[in-house]
Order: sequence, then C-alpha cells, then structure tokens
Amino acid sequence: MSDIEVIPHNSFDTILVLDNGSQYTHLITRRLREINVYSEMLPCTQKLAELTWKPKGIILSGGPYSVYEEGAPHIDPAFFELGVPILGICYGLQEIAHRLHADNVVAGTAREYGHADLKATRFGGHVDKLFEGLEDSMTVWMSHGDKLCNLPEGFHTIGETKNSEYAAIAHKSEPVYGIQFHPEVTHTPQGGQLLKNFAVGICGAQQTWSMSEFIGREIIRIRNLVGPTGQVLGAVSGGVDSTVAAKLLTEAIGDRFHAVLVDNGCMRLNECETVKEVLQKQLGINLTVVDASEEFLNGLKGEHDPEKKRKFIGGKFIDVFEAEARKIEAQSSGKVEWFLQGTLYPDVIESISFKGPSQTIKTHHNVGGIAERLMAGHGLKLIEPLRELFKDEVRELGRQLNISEELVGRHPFPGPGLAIRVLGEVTKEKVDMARKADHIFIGMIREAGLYDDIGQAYAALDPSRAVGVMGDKRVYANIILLRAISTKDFMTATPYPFAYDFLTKVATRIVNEVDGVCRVAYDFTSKPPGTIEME
Ligand SMILES: Nc1ncnc2c1ncn2[C@@H]1O[C@H](COP(=O)(O)OP(=O)(O)OP(=O)(O)O)[C@@H](O)[C@H]1O
Ligand SMILES: O=c1[nH]c(=O)c2[nH+]cn([C@@H]3O[C@H](COP(=O)(O)O)[C@@H](O)[C@H]3O)c2[nH]1
Ligand SMILES: NC(=O)CC[C@H](N)C(=O)O
Ligand SMILES: [Mg+2]
Repeated sequence: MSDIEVIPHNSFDTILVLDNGSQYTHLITRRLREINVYSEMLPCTQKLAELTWKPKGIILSGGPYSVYEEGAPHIDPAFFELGVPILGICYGLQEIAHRLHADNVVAGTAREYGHADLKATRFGGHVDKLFEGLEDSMTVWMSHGDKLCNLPEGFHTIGETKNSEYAAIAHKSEPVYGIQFHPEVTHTPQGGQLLKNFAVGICGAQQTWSMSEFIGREIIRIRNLVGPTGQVLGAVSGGVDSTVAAKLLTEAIGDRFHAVLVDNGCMRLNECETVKEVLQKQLGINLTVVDASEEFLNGLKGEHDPEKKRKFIGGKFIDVFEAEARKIEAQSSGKVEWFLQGTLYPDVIESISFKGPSQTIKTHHNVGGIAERLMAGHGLKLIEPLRELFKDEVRELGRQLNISEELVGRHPFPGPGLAIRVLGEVTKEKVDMARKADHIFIGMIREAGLYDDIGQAYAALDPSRAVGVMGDKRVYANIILLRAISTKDFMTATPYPFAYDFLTKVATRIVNEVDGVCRVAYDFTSKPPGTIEME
C-alpha cells in the first residue's frame, strides 16, 4: 500500500461533516464511526476546490447562527454540485432551504428545545430511504428558534411535528435531505438508525472502518513516513494516550522508537517504577526513565502562582527532552528526526472548529509545547498516530494492542502531576503528603469497586493548617482535599456522590497514616465553576 492509500479518507468510504458551529457536530462523526463508517469533520468554511479527496456523502451540522442574518456562515455552493448525497441537520436544513429562496427560513414564534413527536409521511421511492425501517411516529430531539415557513421548491415534506411543519424534507429527484431535529444525540432514540440510513442506505458507504484495520494501516503509514533508518523520540507518561501511541510506534519500528519518561518529582506513589515495569517488560517499549526530580523541585522553590508553576514545569520538561534527544543521537546510529505526540481528534477538532479554539483557562497539555520547541530547535517533525481518534477509540486501540484493561481504563493524570495538587509553593514534604493520601484514597476506591465509575479522583494538599487533637495532644497540621468527579468529556463535571460512610473511612485512614495531616475535606464543586484540578 502506498502512503496515500493508508490515509483513512483515501482508503475508507468517508462521510464529510461540515461544521456550522454546533455543540454536537463531533457526535455526528462519532455515531458514524460507531457503525463502522469512517467520518471526518471540517469547518463550514471549507472550499470544495481545496479538498483533496471525495466524500461519499456530506452532512451539514447545526449551528448557533440564523441563516438569514448578516455574517452567518454559508456552505460553498460547489458542494451541492458534487453529486453526492447531502443531509442537512437543523442549521444545515435551514441552509438548504435558504439557498433556494431567502424567504424560506424565518425566526419561529416559539423556540423548541427538547422532545418532539415526529410523524413521517411516505411517498414511495428514494425519498422514503431516510426513514426506512423506522416507525411512522418517532420521538426526536429539537434545539432551534428558526424554522422553515415554506417547503423549498422541488422537495417533499417527509416529516412534521406540532411546531415544525417541515421537520423533515427530501428532494423529489436528488438525494438531498434535511431534518430540523438532531439525530446525533441519544435523546433521539432512532437517530443512529437514521444516520445509518443516510450513510449506508443512501450514500452507499461501506461499513469497513474498524480498529484492527486502522492498526494495520497506521503501522504501514508510520514505516513509510519514518523510512528504514529514521529515529523517533516520544514523551511517554504512562497515561493512556502516550502509552497507546508508544506501543503503536514500537510495533511499527521497534527500538528506533525512543520513549522517555521524566520523573518530575511530582509523580504518584511508585509511578515511575510501575510505568517502567509495564511499558518496558510487558509491552516491550524502548523506554528511558530520566530522574529529574531534584531539578524540578529545586526550581519550584518559592513559586506560589499556579500558572508560573505550570510554565516552569513545561519549560523544564523541554530542557530534559532536548538533552535526551542529544544523548540518543550520540548513542544511536542515526539522527532523531521525528517526535511522537499523542494528539487526539477532539484537540484537532478544537483547533479547526468553526467556533475557534476555546479560551485558555489553564496552560494545558503536551507539557507546555515540548513539540513546538523540539520542532523549532531541532527541526523535528511530528508524528501523531492518534489524531483521527476519539478517547474511547484510543482505549479500544489499546485493547487490540494487548495493553491491559487496567492501564487502558486509567484516570487521566496531568503532566505537572502533584505540583498542581499541592496548593501554592511545592516542597518535597508536601508532595509526599499528597502522594500518600492519594495512594490511600485511590486504593480504597479500587477496593470498593468504584474506580471505573469515576472519571477522575485524587487527593490534594492544602497547606493552610488547621488545629486538631491527636492522642490528647494539640496538633497544628495540613488539610487534605479529596476530589472525585463524574464526567463525559472532562469539559464539565459533577462531584462523585460517595456514600458518607465511605468518605468517613477514607478520612480516618488518611489522618492516621499520613504524618502532618489532621483534617480531610471533600470537594463538592462542579465544573464549572470549579475546574477538575485544584490549580
Ligand atoms: N512525566 C512525563 N514524562 C514524559 N512525558 C510526559 C510526562 N507527563 C506528560 N507527558 C507528555 O505530555 C503529554 C500530555 O499528557 P496527558 O496527561 O494529556 O496525556 P497522557 O498522559 O498520555 O494520557 P492521560 O490523559 O491518560 O493522562 C503525554 O502524552 C506525554 O507525551
Ligand atoms: O496533561 C495535562 N497537563 C496539564 O497541565 C493539565 N491540567 C489539567 N489537566 C487535565 O485536564 C482535565 C481538565 O482539567 P481542568 O478541569 O483542571 O482544566 C483533567 O483531566 C486534568 O487532569 C492536565 N493535563
Ligand atoms: N441547533 C441549530 O442548528 C439551530 C439553528 C438556528 N440557530 C436556530 O435557532 O434555528
Ligand atoms: Mg497524563
């Protein structure tokens, strides 16, 4: 297979989703991949002439604008001439109607958010294909203020609700469909089947997208990219994303992949030993552990500000990596030309989305731009084998690569580690306290069988001391904060509803076993307004 052939949209039938800025656009892509149809998302500003591949069909997503307002985004008309089936969802439907006549879409008198009952009408022939196999009346989920006030010329009405006369339309002779409701959300129970009807039944996309197919192709792509002698460097944390990416690189090029785990002095209890054991021994990854804990802890002395702490840690990570790149070059036969990064599709979507990147609340991810500096300083090129995948797809990929369920299901752990879980200035003693408390808390969560039910859990240290009495003696000691959250995507979260009894037992053990701690508190804050980490 050539390099071109292994790129997913060149080798799988692909449904293109054009994003008009909806909150749910990525879900359309997810739903299609779940039924083994490959799908990619691009912003609604995409020009057909600049697209290097031909989609099997096109879905126009919802969006926050009104099609008739000035500055509202409009799809490149060339997509309508391409001759492939088109499905417009909400704003997408309104866009289809509006381009045929500007009077077709108006502000509705009643906004419609939530459930609606849709009645389908059948006409015979291709217009029935969207609702094929579905009941004539179905529950759908709506979220709109505008509506179609006329049936666009050349279309049939194939579905209506009480509030939307033209809730679903189909062109009489061409494969162009529009629906006012959202099939991609779970609140539309038959939405998955409807998307399948479009992608498979109408577009004729083959359901061949699967993780094992992906692995085989990705390995070939990496080998082609790196060539027979190229060396690749990768920052590996023991977290899910970097471990899966590292295993894939190992399968592709063996020891020419050099994984580096940095001990920043703020790792969890036994973290580096465990990661070394699992990655090196069990997964056969060529791993070097660099103990830079003193450098990190010394540099953090006297620093109280969360963002300055993050910036320092990010910068230090890069220094360690640059030094490591030089060492590898001195030892190995070739120049290090590539850098592995575990970027996921949500990061890609965020950077290309029509909504634009979201505001920076914290300096996150990929530890302060390691890749950027290595690319600029050393001329390294990026390899991002996971950039087409969602987190649960990465987990599935991990399973197929024989990575243990325990590792694949791990809670995320931030690059700066315990340094952002010790409030204010970081010292070794404080990190030790947070680390011990965290070990007890996570251990008890596991024993209680709650680990997989929780999105992320940890113990943090608040060094503003409180008074306590222990063994009849007055103590003046630190406070441990416990945090555990439920979340789907880590963008929003709610505190995990532990039983009172469980928290009491955790508190007792922590106060008894962690020197320097006399109180334990549980954080009940949701995100927003809180964040998941303390700093
Ligand atoms: N201690 C570390 N040593 C080397 N690289 C690290 C370390 N911590 C973080 N990184 C790098 O920063 C990246 C971003 O970290 P992030 O926590 O988002 O991902 P992850 O650790 O791979 O997965 P997870 O989200 O499950 O923790 C990692 O993929 C890894 O490349
Ligand atoms: O690699 C990382 N480097 C960081 O600096 C960082 N800060 C937060 N996180 C993780 O991101 C998710 C959301 O965290 P917040 O609600 O605190 O922003 C949670 O999963 C956090 O653990 C980080 N990951
Ligand atoms: N969810 C949507 O796509 C909404 C489209 C448009 N903004 C409306 O209110 O009707
Ligand atoms: Mg991590």
